[in-house]
Amino acid sequence: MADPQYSFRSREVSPHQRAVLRALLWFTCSAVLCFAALHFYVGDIWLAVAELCLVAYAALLLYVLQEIERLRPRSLLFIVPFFIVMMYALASPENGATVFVWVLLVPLLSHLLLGRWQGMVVAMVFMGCAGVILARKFEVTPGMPGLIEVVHVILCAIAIAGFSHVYEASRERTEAELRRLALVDPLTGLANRSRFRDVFAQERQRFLRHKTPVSLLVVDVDHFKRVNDDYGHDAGDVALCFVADILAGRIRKTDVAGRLGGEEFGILLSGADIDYARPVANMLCERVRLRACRYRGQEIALSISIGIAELGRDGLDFRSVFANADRRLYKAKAEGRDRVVG
Ligand SMILES: Nc1nc2c(ncn2[C@@H]2O[C@H](COP(=O)(O)OP(=O)(O)OP(=O)(O)O)[C@@H](O)[C@H]2O)c(=O)[nH]1
Repeated sequence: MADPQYSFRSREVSPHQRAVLRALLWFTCSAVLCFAALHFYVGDIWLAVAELCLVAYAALLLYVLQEIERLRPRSLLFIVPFFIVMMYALASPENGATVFVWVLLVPLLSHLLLGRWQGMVVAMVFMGCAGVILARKFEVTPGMPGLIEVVHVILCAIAIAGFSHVYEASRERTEAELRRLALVDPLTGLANRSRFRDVFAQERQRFLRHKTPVSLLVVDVDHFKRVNDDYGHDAGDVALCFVADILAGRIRKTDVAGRLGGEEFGILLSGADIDYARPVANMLCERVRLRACRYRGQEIALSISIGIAELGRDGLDFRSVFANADRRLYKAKAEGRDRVVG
């Protein structure tokens, strides 16, 4: 299997985090507002003011939430003041021991919004603070009767932190695997068509902004049906991986090779105009022709045909650049195969 010769963009695709942050912001705007009114009423003015500031901040974030692209840093910037106000409420002499149940939210929210590592660090810091506040406020000493209640709260918070951590670790692994499967062709390990078009769109942006040339090579294995017919479908799959390995192995790290479907591949050569792309394509043809593809002790003779088009010269969108490369590919086939037209 060919290694995917490109790195996946660390695009933040975390709809669940956005949903949790939205719920937390709504909760802050409603429940914390009620607490602010209550604390005004009982004369705990500073706590009420802190809560009102938090409510205003939450309302502002709610307003812009849809536009926020990188959610995790913003979540951190909200969750830290949220927990600070919580710690302040815990320390307030007006509040009794029951207020400590809110500490149980700390590990859960931290993990859901910040992921397992950042979440664990933030949870540990604030749970530690809560423990110190609890011990000081109620002057807990070893052997005193209330100690067992304190231990309950602490152990429950630690258990929630542990479960959240395990859950988040497994969720992150699953998400990474799903994301990989959505971008990679399972047979060859190359970028799939959808990922290939994404990269084309990025290259197109670079071209429009900086005029960086890009060439598209459309590659098709010659008489591939015969490979399947003569050696069987498994041998056909091995041949496709063989070609994919050559394509991926002979291009630069900044270029991308993808499987566009069936026995058709695409290569995007970044920073390459058609004159630069032509010798690269010829070298790929030569490699496939000269290297032996082996299947169960047999040698399968393979060749490829390539059509080349250049972004800008042959159109400004995927459809037209691809159509031009494809037209040249069929010209290469018509002229006898195992050649490059572009
Ligand atoms: N083994 C295997 N075969 C595939 C796969 N995808 C498509 N094919 C086969 O690829 C063959 C393509 O055949 P054609 O489109 O006629 O093209 P060709 O035989 O390569 O002929 P030219 O392109 O004209 O040189 C078909 O027989 C498909 O069944 C795959 O994933 N694995």
